[in-house]
Amino acid sequence: MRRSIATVSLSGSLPDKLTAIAAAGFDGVEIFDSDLVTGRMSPEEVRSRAADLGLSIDLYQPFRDFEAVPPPVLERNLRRAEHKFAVMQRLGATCMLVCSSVSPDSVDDDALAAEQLHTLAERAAQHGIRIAYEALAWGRHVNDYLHAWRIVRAADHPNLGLCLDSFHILARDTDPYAIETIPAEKIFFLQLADAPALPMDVLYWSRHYRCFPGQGDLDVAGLVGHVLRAGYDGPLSLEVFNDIFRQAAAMRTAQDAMRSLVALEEEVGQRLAPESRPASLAKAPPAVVPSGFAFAELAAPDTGPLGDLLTALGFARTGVHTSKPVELWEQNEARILLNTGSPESQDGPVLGAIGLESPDPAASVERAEALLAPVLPRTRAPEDVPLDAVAAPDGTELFFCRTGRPDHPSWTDDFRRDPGEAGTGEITHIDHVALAQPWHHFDEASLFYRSVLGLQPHESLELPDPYGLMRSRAVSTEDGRVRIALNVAYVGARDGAPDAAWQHVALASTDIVATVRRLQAAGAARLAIPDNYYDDLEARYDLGTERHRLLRELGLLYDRDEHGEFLHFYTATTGRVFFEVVQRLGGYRGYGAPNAPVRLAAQHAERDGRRRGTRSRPS
Ligand SMILES: O=C(O)c1ccc(O)c(O)c1
Ligand SMILES: [Mg+2]
Repeated sequence: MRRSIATVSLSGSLPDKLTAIAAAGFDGVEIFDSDLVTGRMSPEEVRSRAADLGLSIDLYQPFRDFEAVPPPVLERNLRRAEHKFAVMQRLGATCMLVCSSVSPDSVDDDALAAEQLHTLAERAAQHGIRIAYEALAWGRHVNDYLHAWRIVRAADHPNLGLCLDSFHILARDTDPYAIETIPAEKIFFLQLADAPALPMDVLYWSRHYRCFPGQGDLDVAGLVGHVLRAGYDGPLSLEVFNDIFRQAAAMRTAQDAMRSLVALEEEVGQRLAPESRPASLAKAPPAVVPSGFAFAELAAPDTGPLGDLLTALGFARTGVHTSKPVELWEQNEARILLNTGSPESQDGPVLGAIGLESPDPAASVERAEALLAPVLPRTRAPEDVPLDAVAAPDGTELFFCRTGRPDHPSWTDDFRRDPGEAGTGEITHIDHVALAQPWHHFDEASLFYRSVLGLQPHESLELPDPYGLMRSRAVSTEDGRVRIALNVAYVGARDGAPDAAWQHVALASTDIVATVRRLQAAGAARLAIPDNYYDDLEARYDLGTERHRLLRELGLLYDRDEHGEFLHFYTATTGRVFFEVVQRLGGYRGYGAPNAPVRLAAQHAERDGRRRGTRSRPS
């Protein structure tokens, strides 16, 4: 299908927007009136720039507050329309969006609206222009697509049809099924946007929180299915008003938008019966769902402090890479790489890469490429095992691995083995990793993990931090073998200090009490949890005197859900990185989110203590 996007969805000047839209591979654009009016390019220049970039101008929009008005107002509105028709002719645009009126001048009279829209369509026809009438969800008298359709049908002009916009339809919970009753030739245009479920005024919601399909909670794919079943074969056009996208780099947002459309078309194709599925819907090779973590790679200036911490946790160094300054540390199936060759780690350790176990690494890469994930150049010596990686939106490298399987070379073969054995303590594997997301790429990240890796996004949470709010959303496989927590810190730069962009690796322990005691014996610092937390825990849960005493004594945090219980603790932070140790009892599915505010407060206290030159008391 043809793919379009409205210029209002991106940041920057009109020429920059067009460049970004073409670079992302779109076929066409909707020119937003204010992008033209506020810019220096003449309509003719915009027309030729778009043509040079291979973009068609599919829509000019919006034209506001036209219909159902008293005669003098109608005259003014028609005059306004004639001016815009002239601009459209210079642009080479042949479809104009008219959104339902919000003006107090308009009256609740469908017959009058139909008559005046007929007049407008007749004038438009003289310029070879068609009018697509859109019901805004907050229109004064017309706010529902079926109402708009009744008016368009009554107006009965070949140059008048509908613009359907997924946001306006789904935001009002209107039943999209009836779209299938509208004749295809009357659906002039289809605009697509998603939005997170937020209980707020619909105009404010639309103007600030729209996002690309797959990034919110609306069933955009279901709606597109109805429109295609109606026989629509025009462009699928993204129209997103979003405060964050307005500030982010246009090139990147356009790519994110294209990924969203490819994933959307795939989902629509899967949900449509073969007879109503257009052949031109994008088909990508299927997502290859990862089956576990192969490793987490920490870049550090030196291995000393992290090596000591890993030893205290029960890991042992088992090998050194044959061609790079990278050490392999293992405990059962938990593997940590320490990379001392990375320039990113000037300020201390960072989590730079994650290895994911893939049933078919080559297929994982094909999927990633089809969804516009940046595939990273291989930087390996000729004798190294081939290992493919893509860059996640926050820059983390994701490697597709097959560890120790006979059917595929294993990345572990690139390590010269140490004489010692892997650690055999209570830590069995990586439970999850938590990655700090740049605030303006949060929606992009959840769509990336969902579409590229087939992970399922969970609820988006807002967690209080002493200096702001942390937004957090987990993505995971169905079986929980891969869990990634995406955190965005809206923590202000206090006193010029950088954001609290902490990242962590959570290790699963089968006996967290033994792991704590192991750390205590080694004298390794843990994050100190305040006594008040334990008083509150006793108020919230009755776990028995002995258990409460043990949690307090060992500095363990506790949570539970309907499936089971969760025990966890955190190490002190080095650089941007810390470890969490977790024990899931029963089928607990969460991440201990209710305890995150306690952790964040404790980490700020620890960091402030370090800055003042005093060390916070290790527990
Ligand atoms: O928010 C608006 O005014 C507006 C304008 C044009 C559209 O197509 C739309 O969906 C919303
Ligand atoms: Mg719209």
